[in-house]
Amino acid sequence: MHKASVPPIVIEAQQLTKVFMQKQQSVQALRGVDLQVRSGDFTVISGPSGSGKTTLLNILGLLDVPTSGRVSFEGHDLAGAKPADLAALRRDHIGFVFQAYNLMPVLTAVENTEMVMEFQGVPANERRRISAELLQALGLGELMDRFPDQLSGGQQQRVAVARAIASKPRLVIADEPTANLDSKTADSLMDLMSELNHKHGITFVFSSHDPHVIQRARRVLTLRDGIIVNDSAAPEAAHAA
Ligand SMILES: Nc1ncnc2c1ncn2[C@@H]1O[C@H](COP(=O)(O)OP(=O)(O)OP(=O)(O)O)[C@@H](O)[C@H]1O
Repeated sequence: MHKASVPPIVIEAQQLTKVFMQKQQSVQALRGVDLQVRSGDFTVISGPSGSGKTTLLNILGLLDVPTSGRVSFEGHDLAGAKPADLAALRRDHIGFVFQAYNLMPVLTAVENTEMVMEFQGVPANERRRISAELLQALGLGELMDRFPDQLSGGQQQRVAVARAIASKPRLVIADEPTANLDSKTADSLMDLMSELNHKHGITFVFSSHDPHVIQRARRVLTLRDGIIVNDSAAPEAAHAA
């Protein structure tokens, strides 16, 4: 039988734990998470509020470090990596879409979209061309010169997606990307992300408890109390939890 080759691993987590100290009390947000994200994955992390989704995404996005366990990016173990090295990896290879969009209020939609490319040193005319094309494709061609507070929530969300993908990252991390969006806008955002995944092979990992989103994912990981209790990609998933 023909066996398709397995895509390379983008990010791998082994036995991740994360403990937060909160007023002298420790909160164990992750309790031993193992995970491999492969190139081209379209994976959702689901689970109830407080189960550790954001904590896990922050670690996979190299924004935070685990209390114990290992993270490697494209085969490079990041144990002991300097903050500047992690920042460079994030800038060059990872796009982020946060719940609060995190757009810069003093920059227009097109300027927000250009931001990461500016840090990367992409020439001004080139980054303007890429950003304008992307915003056009996202239906925001007419709104490029508006500031975030002149855009609806769904439009801001699309600018955040444009910014996340403009620099052609290998991996996009999206924390509850459809939260606060009406179901029609949420659906079109999911269409866009799956198109980017199919056409451009961008790897997506996002968190959500929205059933609409979960059913669109190719792989669903369920977190509960800081542990993966179900992985739809694992043959033994049906027996887990
Ligand atoms: N900076 C922090 N300091 C203290 N505790 C934290 C911190 N961040 C998260 N926690 C705790 O860790 C646990 C996991 O939180 P996390 O935000 O990862 O969950 P979540 O699944 O993303 O939740 P939600 O769906 O509500 O966003 C929770 O008990 C939370 O209170």
